[in-house]
Amino acid sequence: MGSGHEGGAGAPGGGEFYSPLYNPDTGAYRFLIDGEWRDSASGQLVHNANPSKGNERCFGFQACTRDEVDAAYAGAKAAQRQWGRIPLNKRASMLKAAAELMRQHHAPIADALIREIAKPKKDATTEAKRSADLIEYAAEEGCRSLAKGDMITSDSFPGAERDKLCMAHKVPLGVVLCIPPFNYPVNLAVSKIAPALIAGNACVVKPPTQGCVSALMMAQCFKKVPGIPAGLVQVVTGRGADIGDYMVEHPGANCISFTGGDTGLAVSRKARMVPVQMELGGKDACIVFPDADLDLAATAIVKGGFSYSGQRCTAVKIVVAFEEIADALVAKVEEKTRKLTVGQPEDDAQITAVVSAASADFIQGLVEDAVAKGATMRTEWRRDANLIWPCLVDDVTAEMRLCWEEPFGPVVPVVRVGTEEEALRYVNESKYGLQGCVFTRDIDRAIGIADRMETGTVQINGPPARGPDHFPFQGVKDSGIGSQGIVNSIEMMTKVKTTVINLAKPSYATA
Ligand SMILES: NC(=O)c1ccc[n+]([C@@H]2O[C@H](COP(=O)([O-])OP(=O)(O)OC[C@H]3O[C@@H](n4cnc5c(N)ncnc54)[C@H](O)[C@@H]3O)[C@@H](O)[C@H]2O)c1
Repeated sequence: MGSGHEGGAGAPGGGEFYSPLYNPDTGAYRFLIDGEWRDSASGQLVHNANPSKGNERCFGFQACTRDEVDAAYAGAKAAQRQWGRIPLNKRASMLKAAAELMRQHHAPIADALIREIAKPKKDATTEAKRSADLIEYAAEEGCRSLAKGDMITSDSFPGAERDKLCMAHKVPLGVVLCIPPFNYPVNLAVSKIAPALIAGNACVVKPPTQGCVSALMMAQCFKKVPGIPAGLVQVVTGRGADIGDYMVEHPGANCISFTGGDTGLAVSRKARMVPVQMELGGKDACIVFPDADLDLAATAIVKGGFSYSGQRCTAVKIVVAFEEIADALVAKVEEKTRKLTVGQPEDDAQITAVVSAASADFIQGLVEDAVAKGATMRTEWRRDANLIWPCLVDDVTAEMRLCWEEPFGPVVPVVRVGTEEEALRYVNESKYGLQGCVFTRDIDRAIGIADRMETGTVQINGPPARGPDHFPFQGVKDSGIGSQGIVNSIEMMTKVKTTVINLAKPSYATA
């Protein structure tokens, strides 16, 4: 690895495939516009930090200007006009080729994920490969579903004859602005880009600061496919706080697909009159009934709560345990929590540093508030810079911030309840409504409470999860608007167009 004179982590691995992304003279990564990797006219760089190396400088990348944002939208619009004229089956083949390139060149992407966001090695590799699978599935799904439309006849309306035939079909929206969060900068970029492209749209992507280089590498896998028009996937880099509003309010954006935290609430208010898909924060509850399989529930809580150090939108963020089984459940969760490995992402530790010092401070503040108000620590509090040891906090109550706020770190709070009504309070009084899960052997009870939980999804006898990626995925309340998942995203990224054939005289089909 070259170091680059800006002191960052330097040039990408992967030889010639990724080398155009990096400028050795500036020691920084370029942005992607109209099929070219370029340095910004601003002459300014943004640097991200390596969370597991004391937040030392990691990668440098371009702070793009407003003119470059304008150019990205203009180029994407031109590319969309070419792309939209390519037959669906050929678009699907090109997306499959991009998926194949991502599989072949996944290792440098995984390496960047390890450095930029401290993702454990195995999970980083899975993210790159799962993204390739997602692209391929979207290509196949779109190739089938987008070929179909409706033919509606006029004679079903009162008084009408069968003299009008209406063909309703799905057409692209135009340019989709894709804004992914730091925790899955590749997968949650691809979950927007692949449905957008198969539906005939172009994309302008704004990657997160932490995760920016992984996302740039992902874009190279689309750019390198022969036949994909230059400008179809544009990647504009810079701090969200500097260029985000300009990109969101831009007249060139015909659709916005955003995943992130509360920033998304402001983004949805700023969006012009275009379709928006918002996937925001969550406070997923895990309700464990007295008749539950406690081993199954404990395994799900530890996996759901601590995978990627709790930095997942669908992490278990509060356990709601019935009094009768709470002691036994917490003991099982504690035992499993103590076995989690803590350390470096390169070594594939299960718990790695959280994304920033600010995030670690926020998490610590939540735990300190809970302890000051009477919560019981079942594991010792331990922190070294951004690295926080997995933390199980029992006897949490509604007065504590930890009960309602999203830690986005390796902290699992437990509240104890006596009734179903009380359990539901911790779900339905939350400002979030992403997912929730219920553990019970009684299917009637499970369905009964699932129907009353104000969340986008309820998992029965399993932890909250986004995948498989073709399932519908959505939040209610402050957790989002619109439904994602490959099938729903393709649908959302199209608009209905109708063409009506007016016959000179009514015509009725006879047998
Ligand atoms: N519901 C889901 O599917 C889902 C999935 C993953 C993460 N998340 C949520 O994401 C959050 C963590 O991710 P994060 O810290 O990257 O979120 P964030 O909201 O801070 O940032 C998300 C993205 O928005 C960009 N951004 C910042 N300011 C902007 C602006 N003014 N206009 C446009 N874009 C702007 C950022 O650069 C980043 O790319 C958590 O709250 C988590 O629950 C939700």
